[in-house]
Amino acid sequence: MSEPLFGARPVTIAPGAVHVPGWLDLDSQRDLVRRCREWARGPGGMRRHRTPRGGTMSVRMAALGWYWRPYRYTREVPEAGPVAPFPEHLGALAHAGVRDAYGTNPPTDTADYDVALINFYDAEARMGMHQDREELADVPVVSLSLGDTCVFRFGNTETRGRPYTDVELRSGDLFVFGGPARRAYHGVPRTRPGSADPACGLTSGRLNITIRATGMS
Ligand SMILES: O=C(O)CCC(=O)C(=O)O
Ligand SMILES: [Fe+2]
Repeated sequence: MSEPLFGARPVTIAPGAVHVPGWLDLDSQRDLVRRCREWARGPGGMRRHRTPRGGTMSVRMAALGWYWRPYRYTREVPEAGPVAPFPEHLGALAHAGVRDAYGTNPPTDTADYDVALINFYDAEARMGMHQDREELADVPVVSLSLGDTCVFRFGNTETRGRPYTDVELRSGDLFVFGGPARRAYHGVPRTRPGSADPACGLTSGRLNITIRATGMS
């Protein structure tokens, strides 16, 4: 795949949380959309998970490397067998994302990254405020956006409520949260249906690729 746009300007949203608009060029976006379509056909497909309280998530998810569902990781996809492997190039992309967001050599290794979630949002889908906290490792989370723009709400480590900052994530944007922001609550209160440039390869909905290090073996 082609190189990310290393010239894109990082914007610090909170200490440790950095937004890099336009990080991926259109070729890279199209390439990732194509890969997401393949991953979506993997073991178990794209699933809407049930939550322990009896709800169903509106986002459809697939996983690579480790299977995630509320709220734990396993190596098996229920009723579908072993989870698909974590692609090396997503680890390299995450590593490059951390470097470009923080402007330093990442404190972490490419090899730390071992799980990616592929999230698909249709026009109605959203994601409630939550922490990414099933991981044992304190490695920054790297998030890539494709397709429709969304409102990404980035909050604090104490509560689901204010203070938070709403950021528009567009196709090709990178968002990294680590260090003091690693356990901050965040969510997607809405997407903006029809906002994507069809040249990104996705004509409807939003894809998010979230790359993390579980710290598990
Ligand atoms: O879709 C997004 O941008 C956020 C996804 C997310 O927070 C997650 O998968 O844990
Ligand atoms: Fe999250």
